[in-house]
Amino acid sequence: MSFNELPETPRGSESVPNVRMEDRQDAVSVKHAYKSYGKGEQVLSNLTMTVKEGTIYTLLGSSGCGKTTLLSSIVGMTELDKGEVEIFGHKPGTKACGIPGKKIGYMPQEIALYGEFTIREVMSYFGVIHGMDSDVIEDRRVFLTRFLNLPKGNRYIRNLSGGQQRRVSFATALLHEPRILILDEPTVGVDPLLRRNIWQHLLNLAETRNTTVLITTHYIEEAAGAHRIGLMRNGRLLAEDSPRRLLHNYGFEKLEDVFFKLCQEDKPVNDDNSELSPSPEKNIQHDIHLEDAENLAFEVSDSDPSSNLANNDKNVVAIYNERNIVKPNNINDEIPNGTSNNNKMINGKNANTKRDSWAPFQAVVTKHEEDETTLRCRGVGCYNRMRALFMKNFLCMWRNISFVFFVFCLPAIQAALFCAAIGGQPRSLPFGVVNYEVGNPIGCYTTAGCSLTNMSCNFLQLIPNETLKLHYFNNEKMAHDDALQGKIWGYLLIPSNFSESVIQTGVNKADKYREDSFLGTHMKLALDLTSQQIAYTVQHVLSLAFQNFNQRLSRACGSNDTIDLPKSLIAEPIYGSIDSTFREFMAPGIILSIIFFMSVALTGSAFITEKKEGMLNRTLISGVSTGEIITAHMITQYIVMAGQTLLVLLVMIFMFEVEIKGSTFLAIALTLAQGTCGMAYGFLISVFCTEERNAIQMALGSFYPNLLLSGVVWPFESMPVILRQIAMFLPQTMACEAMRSIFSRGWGFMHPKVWPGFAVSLAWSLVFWGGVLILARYRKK
Ligand SMILES: Nc1ncnc2c1ncn2[C@@H]1O[C@H](COP(=O)(O)OP(=O)(O)OP(=O)(O)O)[C@@H](O)[C@H]1O
Repeated sequence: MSFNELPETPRGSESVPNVRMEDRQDAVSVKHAYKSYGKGEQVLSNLTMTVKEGTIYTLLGSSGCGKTTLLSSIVGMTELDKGEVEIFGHKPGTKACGIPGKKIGYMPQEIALYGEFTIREVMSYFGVIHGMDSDVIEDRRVFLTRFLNLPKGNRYIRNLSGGQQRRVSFATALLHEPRILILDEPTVGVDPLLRRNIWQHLLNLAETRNTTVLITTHYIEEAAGAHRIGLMRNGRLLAEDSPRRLLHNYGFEKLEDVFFKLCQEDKPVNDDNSELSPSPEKNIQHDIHLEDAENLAFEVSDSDPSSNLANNDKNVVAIYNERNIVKPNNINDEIPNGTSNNNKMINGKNANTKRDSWAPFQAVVTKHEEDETTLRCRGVGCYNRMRALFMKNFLCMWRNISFVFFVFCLPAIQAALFCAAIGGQPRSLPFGVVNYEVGNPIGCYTTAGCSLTNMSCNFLQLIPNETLKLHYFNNEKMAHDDALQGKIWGYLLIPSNFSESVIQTGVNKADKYREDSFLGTHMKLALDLTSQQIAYTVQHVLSLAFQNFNQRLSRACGSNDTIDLPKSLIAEPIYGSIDSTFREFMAPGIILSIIFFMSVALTGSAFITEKKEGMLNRTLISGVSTGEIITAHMITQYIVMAGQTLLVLLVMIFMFEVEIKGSTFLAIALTLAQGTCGMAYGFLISVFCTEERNAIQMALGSFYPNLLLSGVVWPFESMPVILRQIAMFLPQTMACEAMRSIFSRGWGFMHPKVWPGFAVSLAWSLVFWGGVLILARYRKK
């Protein structure tokens, strides 16, 4: 049996007494609303509508006609280009309105529930936001579970069927018994029996609790259950009236035919010249009676054994009755004019019986009436909302504990990989030696003491073979050929007069720094310079070996004067050590980069997912402020970041022997400052992008320029001057230099190379936040 086929017999004593519409307060009032997205066509066009308190208003229209946009502007999530919206006489978002907040129950089109939560946890989350006590939340959950035939409370949302998820979403909107319910297609995917049940329940709420319901649907037949219908097309209202009057005015038996006719004529109700219906103001003046809707709404009697709805309703009533709680005296305050004292009968039962059943939630309702503003974080309300947000963040992490573990460890793993792969000393490099002094390398013996012959053997023996694997050649040509074939990285040619030249250079001090003859010994070093790092390593190793050789020789011969070249050649380092590796240069920047981009990724992905799944809007409409959401996220993120930073530092210090010469506390503070900057950038990305893939592209797109230009992997000073001037002001350049100064030079906060790192992090955070505010404002429009 369809909704239109339901009997239209008046209910007699069961019917609601006539209540004039104009006696009711305007719950929702939209006046001359215009809306378009970007440069697209008008989504709302001079739309005017009014929803009276304690009534059900159904917006009926084809897909894409603007229903969701209208609801979104009513709940304050979308800004109109032109026109006004008022709820209970106030603009949404103002203190006086109380919306977003507890007054409203919003069910968006998407499921908008956390998949990793159980039903009980979802209800608890929204219940705590609305300031409900845990036993009241549980009571409500039990009731809604039975009424909406929900699965058990410990079932995870992600494991429910689509229909079950929608019912949980609907139950969530009903949970705190709001004054106004805004439901975007709540009955999609819901079976016909439950659909009727839902409509019956909405009627009960309107009648017994004066709840206002604004509902959108594609199902024309179910709209007949409303007190008033707005027929919408192309962003305009074609007609707005009670179902009965619409049918009567157009002389049809089905609303479908009325809608069809209106679409054919397509003259909007708001057009001044419209002949179809009076102006909206006039429309509102119609004497609409609840009776109209009653007569068209489902009329199921207990005596109709064929009716499933009757059985369903029995269930509902049974649940109501089962509660068996005495109605508090002030409940009548909640009942609309003309209905409060009426002993209205529904399905042969006294309507007050139903009303009584809601009594335990009177406490909740009373709180609603107090409804302090939710726009600022103040008092108990703020405490509750923050508690709910932390509970949600904690649960999200707990449910993904393996992922969280991964997130904690990932920066440390990345840092370890960086240190293991980059910046270390190249090892086991094949390297040639042509020793003309000795000829056959087998005849090369090392000699102890102050021996002044065949000194090349003593020198070669000091070359560390873990770095250079020496290959001996009989002549230069053979070594050169192997180098050409890439078998060796180069070769060292030791002249036949090596020992003499060492003595000579040592005696003749004027000649001692002739580097073109390799430390004055007339050795020749030929290198494959295609790898600068390896070439540098070979030179460095040979230089150190020769230095070592000279020192030993000096000591053995008891003279510092004659053979003392290396001492003055490589002076004591000012900062760093003589065997510093490139890793020490890179480590500080790498730590900052990893924490920065982890922060970007975690923040961006968290908010885009919440936004995409509709949870963010739902939470905001429940009255949680953006500031509270951001604060809760930031605190959670700081905990994660602190763990990540500690692990990274432990890995760097204990596994790779990176030394922090300055204050470890300052290093951690700078890392957190960079993480904060990354968080702000993540927020900006989440506002800018609607899809995760775009966010990933944006994050990756900025990762490499940042890594390359910030002096993380290569000295900033090597860049062209113009690029350097640009790169200087990137978020990580100065921070990287500051971190390096803390690590390797031990400088404090007040050093002119350190504090700018903090200042730039702060400045960029503010820039990103500014971007977030501007973009969020633009997006709302
Ligand atoms: N954020 C947006 N940016 C651009 N266009 C949008 C946006 N949101 C909605 N639209 C467009 O506005 C029009 C109305 O969309 P809306 O979601 O309000 O329709 P609807 O009546 O609720 O449709 P449905 O019944 O299918 O949900 C559509 O053409 C849609 O593509």
